Amino acid sequence: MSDSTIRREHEPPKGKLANLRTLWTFVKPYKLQLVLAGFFLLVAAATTLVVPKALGNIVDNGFSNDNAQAVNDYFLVFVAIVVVMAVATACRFYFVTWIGERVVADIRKAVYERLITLSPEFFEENRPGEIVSRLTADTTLVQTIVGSSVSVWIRNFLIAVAGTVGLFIMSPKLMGYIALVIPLLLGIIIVVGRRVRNLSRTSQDKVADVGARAGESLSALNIVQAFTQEKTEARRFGEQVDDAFVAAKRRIQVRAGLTFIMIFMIFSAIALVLFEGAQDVMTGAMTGGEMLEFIMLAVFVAGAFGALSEVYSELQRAAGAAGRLAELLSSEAKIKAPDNPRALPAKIEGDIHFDNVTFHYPTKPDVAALEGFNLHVKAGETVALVGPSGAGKSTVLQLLLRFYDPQSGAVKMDGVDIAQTDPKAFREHLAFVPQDTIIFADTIAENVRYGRQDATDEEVRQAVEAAAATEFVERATNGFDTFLGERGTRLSGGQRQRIAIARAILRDAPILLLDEATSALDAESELKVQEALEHLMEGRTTLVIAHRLATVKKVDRIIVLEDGKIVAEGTHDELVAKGGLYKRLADLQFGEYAA
Ligand SMILES: Nc1ncnc2c1ncn2[C@@H]1O[C@H](COP(=O)(O)OP(=O)(O)OP(=O)(O)O)[C@@H](O)[C@H]1O
Repeated sequence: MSDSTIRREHEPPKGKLANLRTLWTFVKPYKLQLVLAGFFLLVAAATTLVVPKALGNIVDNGFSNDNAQAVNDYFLVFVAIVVVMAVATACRFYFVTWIGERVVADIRKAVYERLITLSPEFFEENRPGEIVSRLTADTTLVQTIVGSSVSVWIRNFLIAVAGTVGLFIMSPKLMGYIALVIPLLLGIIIVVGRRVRNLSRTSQDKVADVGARAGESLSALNIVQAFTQEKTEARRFGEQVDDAFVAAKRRIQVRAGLTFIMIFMIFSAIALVLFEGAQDVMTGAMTGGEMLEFIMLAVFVAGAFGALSEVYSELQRAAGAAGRLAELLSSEAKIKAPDNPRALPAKIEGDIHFDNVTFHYPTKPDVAALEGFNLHVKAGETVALVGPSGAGKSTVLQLLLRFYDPQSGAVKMDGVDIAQTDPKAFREHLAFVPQDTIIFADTIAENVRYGRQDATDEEVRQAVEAAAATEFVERATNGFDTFLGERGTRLSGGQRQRIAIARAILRDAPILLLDEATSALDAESELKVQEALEHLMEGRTTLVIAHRLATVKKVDRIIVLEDGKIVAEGTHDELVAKGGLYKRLADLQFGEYAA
């Protein structure tokens, strides 16, 4: 068994730097766009810094009649600077946002490709709702980093640093006042920013809870309404929404406080500088234009520092999201191919052997779902598993499908331990009809084709025919092209089951696993499907779970399970003659026949 560990929801994500490194691996391939974005960013920042100078020159020289040509030149230079700034800013926006969108699309694909290979165990420990929110909400947050925050940060950083230097050169005295405020602001940003980051993580977790709760209740709406639990559900949902609001409120309170301090301090400093500057202009130490230039630059620099604080907390929020995505990307499937997987023969015989298997579900480590379980199903044999609910019947199929590996013992196919094979290659040889039929929001034909993607239309039609489903398919509005709606809610239970059977028929695999495959059928369709299944079972190894013993009377061998152990086996008649659990079950189901 793989010893990879899955990170739990409550574990904090990795450090911030490591998170950004994950993002970098996604950004790296787009070097051309990065270079262009960087170039336009530099040009835009540089022109922004030149604007105050150009305006200052206009004020000092542009309003005089002495040299009309020079006046025009000053204005022309200003317009040229503005044009360059506009073009550079637009191009920077395009390339940076392009990188953000592209990277997020790539991350979404990578995360999904990882998720789809993970073992069922992962989704027992992590709610699918929460995972979906990571795929959508967290990636959107990451998009803000890559597609805007980083560029905003760099731009403002350049403006802040270069502007500060410029201000010092222009008037060390005035800059001195500003310099007093900046370290104070930086200290506040760092301390408060850390708090905002923690609060936003809590807030995002709460929102994920809300989504999960709504998803759960809405997908089981008929149960909620049948048990008239609408009010209870609405109340519970309301409580979680309020929790999420309270968490968000805490975050925005801190951020609002931060905003207040920033604005107040920055503008107080500006007022002070203005006051002092006005004195200098009056004494002639500075021209009016220089004063304007200084003030404008100071406003730009202050704006840049303000933006830096804003972006800093945004970056932190997104770093949390990147951390969670990195976790998903590094989650390892517990069930995977070993380094040197053993190849199965090209043509599988279908001999199945459970060799002294003991298995506990990971979420229930104290109770063995199967214990010392030995079962040998010969190639081509049909074996039924019966027993009370919770006896371990479905577990046998789960292990055979290799959704889990047993803690001890081995499941072998044609003598090869399936834990040593590549699960994908191995599952090619299985066709599975589960207890709860899964129908995808697609057409009937595509739902059946899920069994084998390269099947022709004719093969799909034959599979549907063999599953006794042709009649209802033909009656459907658009025949095979009828759209089945989310989760197949437009079909009856029996119709859904026949689609699932058609899917398994189309798969044409040597091993057939049926979990209560005919439970939702009416007597007439059951007879038809039973015939189809019997035909299908010929020459294949079949394991069938049945609650209704009538469906398994004809099988080669019946295994009676109780509490994860085999308590009896034989044909129907032998088991009835033997008495015990099977006879009790048979008596309950068709008393007079078994008696
Ligand atoms: N995913 C799971 N996680 C934890 N425990 C599980 C899981 N699936 C089944 N179990 C437990 O394992 C035991 C065997 O369950 P299993 O589903 O194999 O029984 P079953 O015979 O198929 O029952 P049923 O006829 O009701 O489907 C039960 O105690 C059940 O609660």
